[in-house]
Amino acid sequence: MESWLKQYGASGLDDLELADFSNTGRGVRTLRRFEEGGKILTIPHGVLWTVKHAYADPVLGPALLSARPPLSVDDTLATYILFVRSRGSGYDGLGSHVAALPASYTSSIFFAEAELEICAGTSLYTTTKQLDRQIEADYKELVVRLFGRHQELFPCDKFTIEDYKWALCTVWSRAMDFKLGNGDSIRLLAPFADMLNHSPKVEQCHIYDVLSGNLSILAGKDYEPGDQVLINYGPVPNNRLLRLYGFVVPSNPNDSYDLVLATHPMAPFFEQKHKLWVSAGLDSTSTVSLTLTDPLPSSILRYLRIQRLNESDLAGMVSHKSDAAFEKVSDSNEVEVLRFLVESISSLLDGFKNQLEKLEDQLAEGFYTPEGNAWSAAHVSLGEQRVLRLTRKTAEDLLAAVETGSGNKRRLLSTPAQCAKCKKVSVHLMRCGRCNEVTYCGRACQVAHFKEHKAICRATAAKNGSKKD
Ligand SMILES: C[S@@+](CC[C@H](N)C(=O)[O-])C[C@H]1O[C@@H](n2cnc3c(N)ncnc32)[C@H](O)[C@@H]1O
Repeated sequence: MESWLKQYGASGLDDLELADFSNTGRGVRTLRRFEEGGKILTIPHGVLWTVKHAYADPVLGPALLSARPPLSVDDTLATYILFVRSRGSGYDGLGSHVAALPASYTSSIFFAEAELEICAGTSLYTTTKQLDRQIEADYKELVVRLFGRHQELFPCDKFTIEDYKWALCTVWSRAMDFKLGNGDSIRLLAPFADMLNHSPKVEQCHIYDVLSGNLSILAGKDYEPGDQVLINYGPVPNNRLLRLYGFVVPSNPNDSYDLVLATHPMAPFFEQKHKLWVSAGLDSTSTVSLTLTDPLPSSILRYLRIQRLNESDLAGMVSHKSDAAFEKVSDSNEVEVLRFLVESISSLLDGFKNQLEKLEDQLAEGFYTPEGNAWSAAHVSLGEQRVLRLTRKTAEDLLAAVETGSGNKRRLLSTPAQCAKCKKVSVHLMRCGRCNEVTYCGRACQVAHFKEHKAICRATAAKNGSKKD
């Protein structure tokens, strides 16, 4: 592969070599020093895998052009890779790159059922199941639109659904995306540059020159001879890393949970609310990313405020021409929204097969083989639960503030009482004897909640003049 690349004008290859690294697997080692910002490698335009090059191929291009509707970018690149892999001759250069690709991947779509079950409850679990169905449907369509119509180019034994999944994962785990000046974007695979592993500790340092069409790698930090050269794949959460790349970063600061907000079209005042969602920059089904840095994005409150509007709220909004619920609509609407949010997040958390504390213990005890599929799934579940717990805590704090600010309307609003720990709704709850504010379904939950509740309990008791300590 390297001699083919050099022949096409690649530079920097003499100072680099492929090597195995204990933490990342195969990657690229530098044989010389580099200062941060220095150019390490350039892969010329002519050898890149792009949609344009696939269409320009004299054999593959006409077949792609005949497909109606045209293939997606990922399907085009995946087909291009499979096509080159299936050819005996005529594609020695690209073929040498294909020969260097991994034989298998650890994306979540390849997990055994028991491995995936470890992260049951996560958005990754749901997405992976959906992807399995989607891939099957897409493959069937590809057979009808392309493979089946040109069997001489796409022999069925080399274009099976397993081959298609392998090629898709090749694209997902190795493609780089760049924005072009005109607002378009380009997705490409760069031979050899696609051997670089990810580190969140280096700056983003892969660049695409729009004029030449070449792909270059700069040093994301200072390197000494023998160091692994790394690039940054971006601020990717573990659920996405595992789905696309097949690995996770423990305690990933970019972890997130994609919360889907939806309302049934038969719900009261749906049409009016739909207009309000749109004017608030949302839709009646909106997916919002919860993150560790922004666990409760304002768009969630905006959505739920509109969803919970009653007839008189709606009439008021129309007469005051206020239309987007950027601000609190009323204390009662806000309390309803926040209570609903706390309850919904609690039930999402209850839906996780393995609870956070259990996973933390298992990972600390070495229960899962490090870097294995089950270990990665456990990290995804841990990350999503951490985000959701933070979201719930933020909503609970906001709820407490609204209730306090509105003269403690909690009891006036007469929603059912809940256990402060497990969130069980019941009429048989015991109240905390010191602050008299929170309720529990039993002693076990009160003890379990004590660490979290201690500070606020003391402060509330002091404010209320309780003598107990
Ligand atoms: C662009 S390729 C990098 C080269 C790849 N290691 C190879 O041998 O072909 C991306 C893949 O490398 C692996 N990888 C990259 N960064 C990693 C990291 N920080 N930890 C573990 N695996 C990593 C993952 O398997 C990922 O799907």
